Amino acid sequence: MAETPRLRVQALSQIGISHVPPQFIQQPENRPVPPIKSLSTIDIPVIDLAGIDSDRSDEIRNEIGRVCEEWGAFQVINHGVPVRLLDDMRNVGLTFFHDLPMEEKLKYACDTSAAATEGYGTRMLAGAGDDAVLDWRDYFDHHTFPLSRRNPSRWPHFPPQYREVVAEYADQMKLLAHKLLASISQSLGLVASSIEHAVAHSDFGAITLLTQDDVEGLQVLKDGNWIIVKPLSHAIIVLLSDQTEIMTNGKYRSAIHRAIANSSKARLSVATFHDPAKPKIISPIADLISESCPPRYRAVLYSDYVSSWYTKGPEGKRNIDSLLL
Ligand SMILES: O=C(O)CCC(=O)C(=O)O
Ligand SMILES: [Fe+2]
Repeated sequence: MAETPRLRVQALSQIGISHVPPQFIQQPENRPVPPIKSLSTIDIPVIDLAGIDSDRSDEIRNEIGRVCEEWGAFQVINHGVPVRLLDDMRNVGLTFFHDLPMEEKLKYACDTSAAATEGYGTRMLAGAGDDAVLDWRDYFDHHTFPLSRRNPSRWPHFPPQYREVVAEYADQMKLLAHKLLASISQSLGLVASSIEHAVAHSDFGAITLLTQDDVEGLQVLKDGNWIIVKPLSHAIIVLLSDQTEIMTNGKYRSAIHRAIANSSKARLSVATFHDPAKPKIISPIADLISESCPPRYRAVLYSDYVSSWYTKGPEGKRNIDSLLL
């Protein structure tokens, strides 16, 4: 069943409503506490990847290890992804959302009766029932890897270069994820392919790579404070996700994060999720386990983890906490 246009956040904001519809209103405990700006003078770390394959590799790896332990989130610059491609991705995304009429966009609507389907949507938590609070945003979800799941004919045909840009962007994000996961493994004294092998042959997992435009909104929880991730031109934001926390036996933590809406300016972010294959069992990597360092998480079938996420929702850490031994 396709979603109704009424539910599109963009349509709601364009008709100039004066009140946010009730299904988008968060419970008081989940609302940002004002002032949402300058909660702290700390910024999330920025790591310069220039030289990662040569002269600065040890130094960069150590730095990545430190921030994975302390933050689970960082921005990278000189990451090797062409700046032109980052601009193109943002432009095709903005053009689709802003310039395509709603009835055209709805031709790509996702099937809301199933979880995680590809396409244009608003409602993410398919299994969560009608009382679930919805995020104040619309999205377009693409499946890009493994290549057997990539079907660009389901992606927008407007602007004309949209599909080509998304395909190139996905390829580049995969390369960068590979490079980062190798460094993250090595920073724990493991061989470079450890996390990748622990996840899957086809589609390795465990991190999210995110680019945002120049509108602030993304925040990361650090020591009880929400830290704003300042938009930094052409940087890529790296968020460790729950699979990395499990595989590293909690040495590296996944980043709790959220995005804040504002009443004056639309914000675009492009998130790339590197997830394990559904039949994969995720557990702490054996080389990190010893008598003095026992496993802290139960093994979990990744598809069960995903189902739990889609029914309970992503809030906080409650999904991963249920695996703690
Ligand atoms: O809007 C953002 O930048 C955050 C997006 C995000 O965290 C997600 O899609 O999982
Ligand atoms: Fe997220």
